[in-house]
Amino acid sequence: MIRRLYRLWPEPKLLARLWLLTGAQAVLQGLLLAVLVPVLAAVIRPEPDLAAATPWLVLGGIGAVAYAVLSIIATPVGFKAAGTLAAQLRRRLMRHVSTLPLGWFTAENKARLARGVTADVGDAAHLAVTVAGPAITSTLLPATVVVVTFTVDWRMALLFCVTALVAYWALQRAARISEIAEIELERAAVGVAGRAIELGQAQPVLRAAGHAEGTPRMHAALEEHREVYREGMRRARRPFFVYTAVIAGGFVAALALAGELLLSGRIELAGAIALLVLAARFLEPLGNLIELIGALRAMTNKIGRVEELLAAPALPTAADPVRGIDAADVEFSHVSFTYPGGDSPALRDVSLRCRPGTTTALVGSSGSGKTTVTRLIARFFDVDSGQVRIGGVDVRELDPAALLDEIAIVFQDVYLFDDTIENNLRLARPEATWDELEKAAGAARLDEVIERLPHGWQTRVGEAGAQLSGGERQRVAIARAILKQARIVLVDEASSALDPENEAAITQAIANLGDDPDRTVVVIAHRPATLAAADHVVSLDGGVVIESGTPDELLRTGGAFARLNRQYERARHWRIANHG
Ligand SMILES: Nc1ncnc2c1ncn2[C@@H]1O[C@H](COP(=O)(O)OP(=O)(O)OP(=O)(O)O)[C@@H](O)[C@H]1O
Repeated sequence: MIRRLYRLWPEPKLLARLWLLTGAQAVLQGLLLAVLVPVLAAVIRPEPDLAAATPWLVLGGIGAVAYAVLSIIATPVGFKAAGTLAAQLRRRLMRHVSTLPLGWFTAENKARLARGVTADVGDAAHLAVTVAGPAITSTLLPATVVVVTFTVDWRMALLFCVTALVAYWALQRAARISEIAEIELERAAVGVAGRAIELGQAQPVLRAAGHAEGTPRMHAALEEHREVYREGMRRARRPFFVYTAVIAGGFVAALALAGELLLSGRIELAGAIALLVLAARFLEPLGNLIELIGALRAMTNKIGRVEELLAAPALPTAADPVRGIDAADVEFSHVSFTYPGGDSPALRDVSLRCRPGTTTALVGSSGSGKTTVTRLIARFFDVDSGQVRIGGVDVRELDPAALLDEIAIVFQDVYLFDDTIENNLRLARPEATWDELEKAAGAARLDEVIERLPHGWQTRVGEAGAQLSGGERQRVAIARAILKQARIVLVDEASSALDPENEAAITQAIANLGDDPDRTVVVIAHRPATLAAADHVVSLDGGVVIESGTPDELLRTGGAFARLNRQYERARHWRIANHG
């Protein structure tokens, strides 16, 4: 465990210092007990010999001062450690996450990351201080006491060793049993939660049937879960009792042994008292270990989750990556790709080319592979076979930062920060001048939105941009792409219905993006106007390119694109007729 914690932390010095201080305190505590033996021997006798006790008392005093100094040093280290350790581990996690392929960021992984960065890291750091420290004390102090006891009476020391072995066995058993109990409890808790949801969801039906508090079957199921819970709790309690009994048994045995040694005259009264004091100091911290076992397991689980996040494989980088490209040509050459865990290829033998100064529209039914094409351009994932080249360079050979510098992505659902419009745009290029900001806003047709807003550029857009409509948020994203001067812009056009003003503005903004002769625009198109304005159309079906050419050419051929275009048109007229 200690080794795992040590490996986990990027700068383990603080952790090492903390544990060393804790360990030193524990050993010192044990050694101070050694001083007690000659002092008791000098004092507890018919004629106490204070002179013999004095040097030991002085030594004990020095030890006590050293202990106090260690405590004074250790306390602020401990206070500071949890916060510093959490910050260090968070930084390590964030650094690692920034090297992961964007494809890793699924909803599930994002939730794991959020939990990892907030709860798990914080709790693991807190536990590393509040649990690992006492666990070290509870192990090192008894170990030192055993060594000290050997200098007093080897029989008692052996008894301590046997007690420690039995306690270790009981502790292992307790850990195993409570782990199983915890798994069952977790399962029971999930089951109960499931039934509670069921109860909530089925309320209308249950109320109509006069069973608002659940059917007898539901009650029986809840009762069954309660029983599992009770049984789990009972089983988890048993090993705790066993452990406590081992410790208590150890003390009774120590008492009996000390009594026997005293009565048989093999030790003096002072020795017997010293042995009992040692027994108490040996058993008390050992007994505390059982209290720590639950927290130690919780720490193991949390550490396991953080380790899992850190084990996610980073994007492989070339030994000598290319740091820049000349032109923003995008080219797919016989690309095939299956998503991790997917059972069939999302793209098969796809070849296409998008040139600077042009707009390529990707079309096809849902699941045909349009989004996958854009994800592979931005290297969210690496291809299984074939090549994705940008400016003639395989994206795997490009420096990941340089690649992302060239690309701007306009998602369907644009995320904005709860900040002003200006700051949301500046995210793309913090040093942009006002002139550049205004030009970008104009080209993205965002200027007219800003004019309407109560505080213009300084209007806050609310949590996730909630103050703006979906179409307006897309205009912000397009303005960001322009401001970033990205030479490749990937747009996933909003597929949901937009009001006519937003629809026209976005079509215009996408067209404006394509006006730059150095820029390559790839758009997942859902609107006839965008399709008509595209220079090139690539039509996909089942992960395969089924046709490509200019919109006019494809319309004339009367193939899949022409059919899709007719569908889009029909849907548009239907919408207009319904709105009108
Ligand atoms: N993250 C993923 N993991 C596994 N399979 C995926 C993933 N994303 C997409 N797929 C699968 O890959 C195939 C292509 O999906 P893709 O999202 O590229 O299609 P699309 O044409 O963009 O569809 P839509 O218009 O609905 O967004 C589909 O079969 C889809 O189920």
